[in-house]
Amino acid sequence: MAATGNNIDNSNAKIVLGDAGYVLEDVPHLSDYISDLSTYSNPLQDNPAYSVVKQYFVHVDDTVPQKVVVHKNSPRGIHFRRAGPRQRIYFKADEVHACIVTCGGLCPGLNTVIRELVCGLYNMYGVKKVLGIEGGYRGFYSKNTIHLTPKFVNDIHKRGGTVLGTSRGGHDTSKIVDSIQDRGINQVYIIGGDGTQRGASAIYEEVRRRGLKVAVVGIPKTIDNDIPIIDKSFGFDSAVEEAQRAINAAHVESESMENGIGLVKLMGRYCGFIAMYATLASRDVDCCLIPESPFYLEGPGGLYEYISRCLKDNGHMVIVIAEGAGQELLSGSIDSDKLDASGNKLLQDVGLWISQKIKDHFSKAHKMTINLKYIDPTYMIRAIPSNASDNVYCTLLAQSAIHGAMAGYTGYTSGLVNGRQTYIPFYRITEKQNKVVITDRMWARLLSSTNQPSFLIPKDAVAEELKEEETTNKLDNNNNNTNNIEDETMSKPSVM
Ligand SMILES: Nc1ncnc2c1ncn2[C@@H]1O[C@H](COP(=O)(O)OP(=O)(O)O)[C@@H](O)[C@H]1O
Ligand SMILES: O=P(O)(O)OC[C@H]1O[C@](O)(COP(=O)(O)O)[C@@H](O)[C@@H]1O
Ligand SMILES: [Mg+2]
Repeated sequence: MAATGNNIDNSNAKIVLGDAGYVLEDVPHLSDYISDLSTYSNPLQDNPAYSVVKQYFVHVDDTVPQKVVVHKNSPRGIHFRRAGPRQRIYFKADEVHACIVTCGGLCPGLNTVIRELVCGLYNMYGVKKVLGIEGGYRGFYSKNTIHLTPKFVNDIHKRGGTVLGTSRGGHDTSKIVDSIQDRGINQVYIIGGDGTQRGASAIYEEVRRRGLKVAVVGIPKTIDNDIPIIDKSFGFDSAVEEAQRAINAAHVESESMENGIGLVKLMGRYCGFIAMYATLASRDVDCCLIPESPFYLEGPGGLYEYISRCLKDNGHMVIVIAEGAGQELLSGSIDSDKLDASGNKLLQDVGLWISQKIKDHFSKAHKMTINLKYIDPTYMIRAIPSNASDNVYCTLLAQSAIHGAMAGYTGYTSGLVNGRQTYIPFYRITEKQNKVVITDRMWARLLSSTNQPSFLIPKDAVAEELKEEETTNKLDNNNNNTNNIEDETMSKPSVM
């Protein structure tokens, strides 16, 4: 990383240092690689809706801290640029040709984001050319496009899924950028998860290499909540809420029968946020199993022993399992190296597997009939429309994304950090995945709410502590040495 005075700049990072350990991880701007760009006054200043708002425009120096819990002598730490409308913009309305694409798995709220991008571009900035790319990244070069208007998108937020369609795989950077260039597109809004944001980053790099005046903007989507830095992703609340219906059903079923067990599988390929929050919300769950907390079945402190105890004490129990939990236990028995078109691991059905294991164990070892009902609501949850709070969140995300692009920023993901809308450079979003930290307070709250075993044998607990210590040391180094920027979110849960 090359440093020039107070500024450090390369194609990956644009870092500005300030007083008392202040670090701004800034996002790229079109003017970084194109000279003599014209600017225009923001039409919002003449918009009657905003004309009465004092200080409507975001100050050029406004930034948002990544870490809000600080000590008296802590350095000020990492900050991100605050999102919002700027006084000067870099595109005239009739010059903008925007496009929107959705990629990866479904998530509640995709249609709301599409709707608000279209309406925001039309109503706030007077943009009339907005193109929908069908079927994910491959749609740029192999599918039809849709002309999106406020009329077309008017009702779509009431529907689940994405009106544009989506896909995995098919990311061909040069074909995509050729298509952007051929169609004269100059604002690209890309809605998707970690894989999608990696793809968006590659598109931004290629656009920049070709010197194009094209703003490339990511909007983070993930039902799993596995995107780092941001407080939480849209659709997550809706998913947790919808999961309650499955958990309630599991509870009713289990209560109604002798030795009843209700088992619910929830999404979460590499992380257990939905399972953890759905469990905390429900109070009916006796055991929550997530990928971050390995568990075992046999012996003291194991799952079978805990099930026996619950059945003896209460006559029934409810288990919630994230789809990525216990995969290491299954992998011994089944071939598990398959990947999907995007290179994500294809998981075995841990719900079916564990149901069978529990039934077999209790019939063999205890000569006991277990009434186990397995509910897999995963795709039903993913396909719902977003709830009210997610709808508001999607609206703010979409509007923030637009303001940034109009102001000439590019190569960023729009995201909520400590309750404020920000612009985060792509590399920070893609460098790692967000996970439940099992040595954190949130997981402890869950354990104390379910009373389940921690499944940590003392050896594991020490290892976890060492891992945590290592992270803390990294954070300390990070605070002292801004050239070594690591992720601070490791030690904080992303959803509070
Ligand atoms: N490293 C990468 N570089 C470029 N494109 C990628 C990369 N990883 C994933 N993609 C593309 O992003 C899209 C969505 O990725 P996927 O992992 O399926 O979903 P999500 O974005 O929800 O994580 C796919 O079209 C995939 O080809
Ligand atoms: O069957 P599909 O469509 O590949 O999706 C399954 C995966 O999609 C998810 O819902 C979300 O994953 P992405 O964020 O990568 O889209 C995972 O929880 C799940 O494992
Ligand atoms: Mg993903």
